[in-house]
Amino acid sequence: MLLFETVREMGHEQILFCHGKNPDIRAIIAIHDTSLGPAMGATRLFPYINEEAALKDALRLSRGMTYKAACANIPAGGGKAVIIANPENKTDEILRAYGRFVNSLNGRFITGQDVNITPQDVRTISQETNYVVGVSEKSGGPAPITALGVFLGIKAAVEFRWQTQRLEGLKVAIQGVGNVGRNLCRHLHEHGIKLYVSDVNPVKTEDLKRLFDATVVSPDEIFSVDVDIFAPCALGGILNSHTIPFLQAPIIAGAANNQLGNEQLHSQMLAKKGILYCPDYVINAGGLINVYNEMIGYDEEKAFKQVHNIYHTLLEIFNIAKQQGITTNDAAKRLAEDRILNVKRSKSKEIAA
Ligand SMILES: NC(=O)C1=CN([C@@H]2O[C@H](COP(=O)(O)OP(=O)(O)OC[C@H]3O[C@@H](n4cnc5c(N)ncnc54)[C@H](O)[C@@H]3O)[C@@H](O)[C@H]2O)C=CC1
Ligand SMILES: O=C(O)C(=O)Cc1c[nH]c2ccccc12
Repeated sequence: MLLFETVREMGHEQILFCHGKNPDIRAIIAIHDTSLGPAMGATRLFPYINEEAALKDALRLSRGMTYKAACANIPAGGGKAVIIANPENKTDEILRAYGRFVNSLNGRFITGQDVNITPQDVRTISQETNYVVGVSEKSGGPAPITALGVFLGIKAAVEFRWQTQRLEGLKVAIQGVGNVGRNLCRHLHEHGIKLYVSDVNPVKTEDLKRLFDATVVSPDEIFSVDVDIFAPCALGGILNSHTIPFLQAPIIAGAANNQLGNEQLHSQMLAKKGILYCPDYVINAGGLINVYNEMIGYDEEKAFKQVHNIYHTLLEIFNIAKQQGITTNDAAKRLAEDRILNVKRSKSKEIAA
């Protein structure tokens, strides 16, 4: 990978390669853009197949956070960190060493819990730094509010696609029923939606069969179920040249980050198939909204209102895409970049004045 060329193209400000000898730790902190505020993004721990895969994940996820904050009108920038490790080898020493790296940035990067990091792990990291959020009992953690945002996004997509507010009788396939997926199932079931669920961990799907009368399908089958909406709530990269030909759902609306394998290529493939894609960083902003509010002093009403804006923002994006003949992904990107540019302009005017 041509490092500076990639970073220039993607627009990152700073990438930190954190290495510790004792304990052995390898982590990458990617700071994409801090025009709107300090870079915010949770930390992921993952046994990446190689360092390039880890770097790519950090670069894409952090840029996604910049767009996420801008589209959600949250005054934060975009960042993300990955710790390259097997979850089985996770120790408090590794987490604390990582916490010291975060602390060395003095608040330029604020982080929390992502894949393979537990609330307890965040508390361990917080022994070394105050720049972590998302563990307050008060706000109930980010997953339930993320799920609410996805549910509201589904409502917006259904309304735009079929000009109806009626959800009853629709069929939704949910890939991955972890923290977010499970909460999303509850909202959908309460609105009379038929659920098809899949998870690599069978214990998680069994529960949903019993609670919500969900039909369990295998991880391979979830792409091709004949449903109205496909909700990816597991890992990224699942919308690609292998899976898109199998998709039956006219709407894609889920919580997973980086759903598109290749942003340009696969967003266009979806548009050509007539599929309405809800850009991941718009529909899954509930988590960021929640932790941001927790950071500034939790006000439930305010957080709730901001999450409801996901519905309006998505409708705006669908309309921009339709009017300008571009993909919903490009429309979201334009909205985010315009907002960042506006803030930058007004800041430079303030300095001039
Ligand atoms: N938790 C939050 O507030 C937010 C989460 N996200 C994203 O949403 C996604 C889900 O997040 P969480 O629910 O918190 O994670 P989680 O780890 O609790 O749930 C993910 C689930 O997906 C399952 N899974 C993994 N690979 C699968 C496959 N190939 N097929 C079917 N199931 C599979 C796992 O077994 C697990 O149950 C992640 O991509 C995360 O980055 C994005 C924004 C906020
Ligand atoms: O939406 C994402 O991908 C996030 O990283 C959101 C998020 C969850 N917990 C956090 C803690 C600090 C900064 C962002 C998050």
